Amino acid sequence: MSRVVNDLNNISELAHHGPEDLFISGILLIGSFIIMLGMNFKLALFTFAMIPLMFIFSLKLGNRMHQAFRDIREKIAEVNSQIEDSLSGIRVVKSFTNEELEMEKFDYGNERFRRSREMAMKTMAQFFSGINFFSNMITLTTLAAGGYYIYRGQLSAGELVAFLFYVNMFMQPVRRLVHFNEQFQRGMAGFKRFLELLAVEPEIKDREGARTLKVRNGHIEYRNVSFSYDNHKKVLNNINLEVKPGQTVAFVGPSGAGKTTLCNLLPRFYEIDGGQIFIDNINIKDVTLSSLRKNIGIVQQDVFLFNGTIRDNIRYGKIDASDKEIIEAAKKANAHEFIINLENGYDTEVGERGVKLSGGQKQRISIARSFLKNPPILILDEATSSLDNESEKIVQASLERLSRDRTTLVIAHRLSTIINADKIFVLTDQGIVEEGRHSELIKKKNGIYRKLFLSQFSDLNNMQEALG
Ligand SMILES: Nc1ncnc2c1ncn2[C@@H]1O[C@H](COP(=O)(O)OP(=O)(O)OP(=O)(O)O)[C@@H](O)[C@H]1O
Repeated sequence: MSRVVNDLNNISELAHHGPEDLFISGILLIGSFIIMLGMNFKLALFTFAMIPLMFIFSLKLGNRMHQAFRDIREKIAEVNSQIEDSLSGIRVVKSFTNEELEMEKFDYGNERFRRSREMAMKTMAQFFSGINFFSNMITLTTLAAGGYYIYRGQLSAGELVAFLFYVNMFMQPVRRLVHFNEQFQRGMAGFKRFLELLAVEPEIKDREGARTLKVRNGHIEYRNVSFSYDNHKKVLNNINLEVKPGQTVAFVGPSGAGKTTLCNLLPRFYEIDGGQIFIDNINIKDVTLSSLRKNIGIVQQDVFLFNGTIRDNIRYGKIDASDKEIIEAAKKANAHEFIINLENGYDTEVGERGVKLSGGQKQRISIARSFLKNPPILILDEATSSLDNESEKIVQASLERLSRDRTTLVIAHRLSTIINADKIFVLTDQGIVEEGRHSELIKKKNGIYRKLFLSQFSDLNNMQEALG
């Protein structure tokens, strides 16, 4: 980005001083051109013979320079994104002791950047030495032709010296224009890239005339919904389901069946290929994205906390929340106790610059955020699957409190957490193959849910604990 800003500065510099420079250069160019023609027409023709060649050369190399500068921008963007990737995954890198591999990846990107920079420098060097060659050739041609005319007695030595003075005067603006062209190409390469980035349209946007969604009941319906990530293999095919207001429904099934995908379609993180999704009988495509997403809260397994205090992180759920509301939300999320036991309480810094919180503590902060947001619809995406038993129980209790009086979709791996769900959907690559309450599904001989459940609670003690 800083490069783009640099390029924009270059362009604005050119835009500020360019017109005056160009004007003065133009006057000098035309003036010396007319004087030289008037002084000695034939000699002037010899002098100007090289100009078209120089012009063609400048255009050709200018284009090549433009490409080279563009290539530099692309390569440095690749290097930057690679560095960002390695740094954000630094834990994984260290745990697999793959620092060497990351260094190699960086070296590879850096080498590509170095080569494209080298190419640009080479082209620039060719450009400037070519321009120097042409301007020297112009002087040389003038000298040779002038010498010939002196020999023939058609020109005096004094006239040749004066003529050379005008050639020099003529070449000055030409050099200036060439320099301007180089600056312009460099600036334009970055500027065009900047425009390209600005022109990228978000894939999912509001339909014209989209209205604001106000969820009254929280009724959800998927009608013949189909979806694929890359238009090849369908992840979801003709899915039909209904969630009544205030119900908690769970999605279970083998890994990769599409549980997360199905839930991600509700806030329109992806656009469906076919069918419709309704909230309170309103097609989600007919409402604004922001109003849709304001009505949906998501608690995920990977909680992202921003650098800042715990208070700031909870407030993220409702930017204008008062301290009282924040504490209230933290209490509901079972987070208040551990927060006040931290040295700086709600003002404790978290993230890179602050304390490291446990997975369960982060979860509870994220749940407090959702309490503040207070959405009528909730998606809980494997929110407790990475926690230990003790933590899971505390988080589970706050999640249950959070989902009270809200329509809740749960993606669960631990089936013990969804035994009380109003409805369980079993999703496989064949679509929804079973649906019903736990007590119904567990009775189905050869049922997939029953198999999944029994495989998780193979020993009786486990099952008894799960069933409370
Ligand atoms: N962003 C993506 N781009 C392309 N394919 C994806 C993407 N996310 C998921 N998939 C694919 O879509 C399919 C369904 O994935 P999804 O994560 O919805 O399954 P899941 O049932 O939630 O799995 P799990 O229980 O392992 O989380 C998988 O085959 C997966 O590889």
